[in-house]
Amino acid sequence: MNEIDAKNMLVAIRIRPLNQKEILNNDRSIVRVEDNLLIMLDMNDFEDRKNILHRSREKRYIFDKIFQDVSNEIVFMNTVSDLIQPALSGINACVFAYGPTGSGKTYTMIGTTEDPGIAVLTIREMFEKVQSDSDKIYEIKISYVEIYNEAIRDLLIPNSGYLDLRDDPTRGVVIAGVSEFTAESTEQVMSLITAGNKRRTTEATNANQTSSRSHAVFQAMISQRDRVTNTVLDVFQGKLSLIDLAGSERGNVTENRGMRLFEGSKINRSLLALANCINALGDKSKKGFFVPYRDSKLTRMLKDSLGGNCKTVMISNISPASSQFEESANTLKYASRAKNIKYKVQANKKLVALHITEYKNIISDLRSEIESLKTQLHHSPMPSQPPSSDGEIKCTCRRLEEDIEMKKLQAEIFENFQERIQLRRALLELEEQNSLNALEIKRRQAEVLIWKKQEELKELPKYVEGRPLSAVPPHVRKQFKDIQMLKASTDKNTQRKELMLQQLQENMGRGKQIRDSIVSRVRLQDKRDFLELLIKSHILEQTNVELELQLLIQEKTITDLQNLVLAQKKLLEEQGIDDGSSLWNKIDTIVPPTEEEVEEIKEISEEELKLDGYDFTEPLDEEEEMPCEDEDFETSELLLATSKVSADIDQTESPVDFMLKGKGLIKKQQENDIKTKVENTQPKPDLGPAPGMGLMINGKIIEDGLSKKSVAAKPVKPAKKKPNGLEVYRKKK
Ligand SMILES: Nc1ncnc2c1ncn2[C@@H]1O[C@H](COP(=O)(O)OP(=O)(O)OP(=O)(O)O)[C@@H](O)[C@H]1O
Repeated sequence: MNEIDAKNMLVAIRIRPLNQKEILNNDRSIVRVEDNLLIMLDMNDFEDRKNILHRSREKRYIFDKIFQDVSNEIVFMNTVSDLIQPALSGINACVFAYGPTGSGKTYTMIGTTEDPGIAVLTIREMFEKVQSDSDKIYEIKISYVEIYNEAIRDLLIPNSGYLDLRDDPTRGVVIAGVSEFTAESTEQVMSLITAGNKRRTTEATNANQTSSRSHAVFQAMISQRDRVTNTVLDVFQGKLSLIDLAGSERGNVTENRGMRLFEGSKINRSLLALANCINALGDKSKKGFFVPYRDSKLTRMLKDSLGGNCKTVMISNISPASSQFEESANTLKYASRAKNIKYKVQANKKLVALHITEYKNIISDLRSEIESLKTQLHHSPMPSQPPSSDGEIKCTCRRLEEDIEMKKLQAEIFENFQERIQLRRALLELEEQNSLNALEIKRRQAEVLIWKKQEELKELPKYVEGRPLSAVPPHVRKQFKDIQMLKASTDKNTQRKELMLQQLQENMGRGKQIRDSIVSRVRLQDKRDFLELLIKSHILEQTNVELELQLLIQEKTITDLQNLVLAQKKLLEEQGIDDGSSLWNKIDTIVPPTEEEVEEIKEISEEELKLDGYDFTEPLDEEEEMPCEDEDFETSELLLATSKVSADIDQTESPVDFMLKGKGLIKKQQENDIKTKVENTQPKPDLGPAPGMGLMINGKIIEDGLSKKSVAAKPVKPAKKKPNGLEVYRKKK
């Protein structure tokens, strides 16, 4: 099974009953539900009886599901129940409860003994399905963490330390070092959740007696395979995440002070980051806009679930009370945005025999290098004690001071390093987004060009230069509009990049200051060695991260290209141009051009496309927008390589030639990818750093960053390119 499906995120609203406090306050319910329609009366209209008939200020929203006065079981049956089978078949699924404090998120997710919540019902159904499937072998691992004040803590381990997020090339974002329990029964999982909940940080606030101060993330990692032996095994790995978000805070509602207010600001930072991601993903006009997942731990963890390969359900909780009008209105606004988020799921099928690649060997080499450095750090001898008793007291005091100072230093170095990694990753993602935008623009330009050519062949072409945009058919006008949007997003992303580069400079400056202060802050030689080792381990880790990222990008490119080949073959067949097979064979005759020919081929420019003959400011009618079919391409980025082809498309060539060129490019690109992969998997001379020298990767020395400037690992050598960055091919004469 390798299902690909593009759907909107399912957004449900749950309205809790008025609570005791609201009833005592004479709060009124301002929410009405009619099937999928939610009407929220304006509080002012409600209080002013004369205006009650004047309904213009009412807010009306349509959602996939709206629940009021129903049990958790009904909510579960209508939302999450459908995610369980896919998760067991290797598809990622995520449910998150969103809403202001006291609105019923924990009640929905965990529930009570009488009304068990979604987590409980999910686990129960998951095990029922596993037990009734005798053809498959399942392994389910459970983890449960909370994000509290931007720090991740394991809820399944008492007094756990802080955990960090890591970008794993095969599993996506993972929590490094989190405990994973192999679960065999519903009861076992339930007792883990109950124990975890007791460790969760909750406090009484003015708005909720047991307010959850953290985001709780429960994850079930499921692997499934056929109950067959002695064959190459196909393993499907799915991840089901259930997330109970902390409530959004408003000082005047919760009347929080001190620590509560500080927590509130951190919670809001995560929720603000979440809102920004939802905004960027759900706003059609933000096509190609960089999604700031890295702005908080929460959004980094949700990256998969919001924008990627995951079936996601958002349950937004609200109170019906008039006093909660503003909170409810904000929640509904974001929930409406989230309705536009599309996800595209694909089973995470891994062929075990091919699972371990040479790239992963390099990464694991680096990891073990870091581990051995950490062990060295751990066993690094402390300074010897001077013998005299008087001097002993002085020395002990000095050591205590130095210990404190050293801990401070370590924390500063760690924070500085973490910030740098996040900035670097964000910068790379931003650049990738802009490259994709450029390719998407070119793809659309090529489509406009094909349409123009078809028009020119007609007796009475609709396309005449200088005619109003309304003379152009809606699907072509949409391409124009998209080009505009993508360009605007690219500009905004570039501005953001400038800002990030500035932040990176500042971060690096701070890092240098911290390193320079080591000598004056820590005098004992062995402690200096200790810190130097710590810094080296960070640099190795950074290099590791860079390699992981390169791998991610390469894997993605290969998948996109494979998808494109299939799409183009299908297109050829659908258009009846060919049954696919004979054209397929001709592709082999396409060879790269000579150097002189490369010079002759010019990149297609907007002027050539004559896009400026049209009035772009003229708005498209709503009904003329044709988002449905095209949205599929939006998320799949399937036509990545077609876009490359569009850059060197010849005005005189037919769409068939155009497709042929695409096929040649793909073939070449795949060869290059394989070649590059092989080149990079050759054994490297030395991966271990000489003391004070640094690390060697791909023949490059990555310096230790203490005495000399750090050098990032060089990206894998790209295929030969034209000056404009695009590859060109010609037909063999
Ligand atoms: N659907 C419901 N039916 C009955 N009681 C409910 C319902 N939803 C919430 N409540 C009650 O409302 C109170 C607040 O709910 P809950 O703790 O789930 O809110 P929350 O959104 O998780 O708040 P916070 O963000 O502060 O943790 C609880 O006493 C809970 O029992």
